[in-house]
Amino acid sequence: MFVKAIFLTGFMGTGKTTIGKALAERLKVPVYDMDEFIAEMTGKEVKTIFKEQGEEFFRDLETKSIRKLPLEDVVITTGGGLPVRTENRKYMMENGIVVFLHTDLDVIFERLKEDENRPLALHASKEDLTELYLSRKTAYEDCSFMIKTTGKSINEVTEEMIERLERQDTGNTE
Ligand SMILES: Nc1ncnc2c1ncn2[C@@H]1O[C@H](COP(=O)(O)OP(=O)(O)OP(=O)(O)O)[C@@H](O)[C@H]1O
Ligand SMILES: O=C(O)C1=C[C@@H](O)[C@@H](O)[C@H](O)C1
Ligand SMILES: [Mg+2]
Repeated sequence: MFVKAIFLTGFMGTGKTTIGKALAERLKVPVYDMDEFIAEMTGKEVKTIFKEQGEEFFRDLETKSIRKLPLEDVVITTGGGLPVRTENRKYMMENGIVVFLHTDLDVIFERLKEDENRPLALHASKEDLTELYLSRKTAYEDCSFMIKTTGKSINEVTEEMIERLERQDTGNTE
């Protein structure tokens, strides 16, 4: 299968990092996780950057970092807030296939509630997370296609994505 850059987007906890790794393994291409890339580049964890330099500083780092990554034969898993900036969405759509992972908020809430690594989810109520998700919904929907993950295993989501990518490849959309 021909592979250009495959960007995985979606809200926190939808499985971008996990599924991106599985997908890259299946396609035998490298994977870059943007949160991990930024942590390596700065020598700081994402939550520390948020705490010490603030969210806008982190958003600027994201916008710069995505432009440093390779764009051929690669899977790139984005941070949950990266698509909010129009320039980032434009960059992804112009340079690859953008796959939006959609997961029901009830499932996301259960996954995130005990995780200390996501500063925007830490101490957030379900209402707070819903509001944040809704404020980003149209940005996520600006994608090549969406995959619904609720009730599916990591393996099932990965296989469904490969099928969709193959159809995308042949131009056969449904
Ligand atoms: N389909 C799935 N079924 C069960 N658990 C899953 C599934 N997808 C992801 N998970 C689990 O959910 C958690 C969050 O996944 P992951 O870190 O990949 O999300 P993310 O989208 O990268 O989040 P972030 O935007 O915060 O980086 C992990 O513990 C992962 O194992
Ligand atoms: O949704 C978000 O805004 C975030 C998601 C994570 O991937 C990290 O990029 C960070 O915790 C912010
Ligand atoms: Mg991630």
